[in-house]
Amino acid sequence: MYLKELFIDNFRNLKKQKIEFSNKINILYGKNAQGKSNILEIIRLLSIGKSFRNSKNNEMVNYNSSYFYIKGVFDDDIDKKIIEISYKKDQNRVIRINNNKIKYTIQLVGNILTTIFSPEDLNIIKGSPSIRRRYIDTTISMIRRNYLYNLLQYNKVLYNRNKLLKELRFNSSNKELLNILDEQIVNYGSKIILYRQQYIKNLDIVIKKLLYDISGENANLKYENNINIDTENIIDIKSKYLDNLKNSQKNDIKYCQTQFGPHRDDFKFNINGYNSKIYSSQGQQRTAVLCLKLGEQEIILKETGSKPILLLDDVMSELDMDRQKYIYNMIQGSQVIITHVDKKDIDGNKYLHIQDGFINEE
Ligand SMILES: Nc1ncnc2c1ncn2[C@@H]1O[C@H](COP(=O)(O)OP(=O)(O)OP(=O)(O)O)[C@@H](O)[C@H]1O
Repeated sequence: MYLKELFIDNFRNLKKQKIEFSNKINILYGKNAQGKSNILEIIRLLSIGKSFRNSKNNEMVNYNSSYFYIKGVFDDDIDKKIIEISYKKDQNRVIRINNNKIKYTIQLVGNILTTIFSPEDLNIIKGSPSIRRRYIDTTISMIRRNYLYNLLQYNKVLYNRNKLLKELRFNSSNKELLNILDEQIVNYGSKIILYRQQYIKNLDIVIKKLLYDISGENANLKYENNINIDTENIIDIKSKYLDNLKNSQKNDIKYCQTQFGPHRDDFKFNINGYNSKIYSSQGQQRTAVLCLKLGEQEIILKETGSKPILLLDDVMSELDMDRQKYIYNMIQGSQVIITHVDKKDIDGNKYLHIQDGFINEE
C-alpha cells in the first residue's frame, strides 16, 4: 500500500492542508524547522499509532489549538484504506479505519507498513538494550499480528509479578499466586523470545549480504536471551524459562525484581566479529543501522508480500556518495519519502517544498 493523500489539521507547526504523494520517490525539502520531520511523524503515527520521537498526544497538538486531526488515504491496485486519528486535549484519542472506530491501537498495527530511518536510529547500535528491544518489537508487531498482544500481556503480568515480589518480601503467605504468575509469564514470554529469535535469525541472513555489498565487511547478528536458550522449540523454551523463574524466586523476592525473561534480552550486531556498539567507528555504526533498516524492508516484504513505505528523515546527508547510491538502487520500486534541506543531488519523482509548515508542490 502506498500513501496517496494526507490531510493535516493542527498537527504541530503544520498548516491545515492536503498533500498528494507519488507512489515512487518523494523529496520533501526545505530549510530547518519548517515541518519536514513532522510530516514523517504523522505517517508513522498512522502506521503504528506511536510517534517515532516518543512524543505524547498533547505535545503534537499545535501550540495554539486544543486538538489535532490527521488522515491518510492509502491505496494499492486492489484495496484502499483510510486511516484517521483525531485527538482532543485531555480526551481519548480516536482512531478510525475506513470510517470504523477501533477500540485498541493494537488493531491499527499491521494495516499500513512503514520503515523509518532517522539520525536518532544510531542509538539502536549505540544505545541501551531497551532501545534495541523496542526496535525489534515494533517491526515484529507489524508482521505478526498476535505479537503485540503477547507483549502487552507480558508487560502486565511482569508488572503484577514485581508488585507481588515486593509484598512477599515482608509476607510469604501468597507464594501460590507467584507460581500462578510464573506460569502466565512463561506463556507470554516464551512466544516473545521465539518470535524475536526467528526475526533476528532472518535479519542476520539478509544483513550479511547487505553489509558485504556495501563495505565488504562481515556482519553477524545474535539474539541474546538471559535464559540462555538456543532452540526454536517452544516447549523447550517454556520448560527452561520456567525452571529459571522457579530457581530465582528467592533472589527475585530479595531484590523485588524479575530477573529472567525477555524484558532483559538484547541483540548484538557484530562487524568482523566485534560488537559494533563498542568497537565500530561512527561511519561503521551508521552503515550498520542502514543495513538494519534495509534488511527490515526485505523481511517485511518477504513475510507480508507488501513493500513498506520507506521514510528517510534527513539521513542522506550523513552518508557518503557510495552509500547514497546503494540506497537509491535498493529503494527503487518502493514508495519513499525523503526529507532533505536541499533539493540538489537527490533524484525524485515528486518534489515537495515546505516552508513555515506549508507544502508547495512543483
Ligand atoms: N506542538 C507544536 N506546535 C507548534 N509547533 C511545533 C510543535 N511541536 C514542534 N513544533 C515546531 O515545529 C517546527 C518544525 O519541526 P520539524 O522537526 O518538523 O522540522 P524540520 O523541518 O524537520 O527541521 P530540521 O531540518 O531542522 O530537522 C519546529 O520549529 C518546532 O518548534
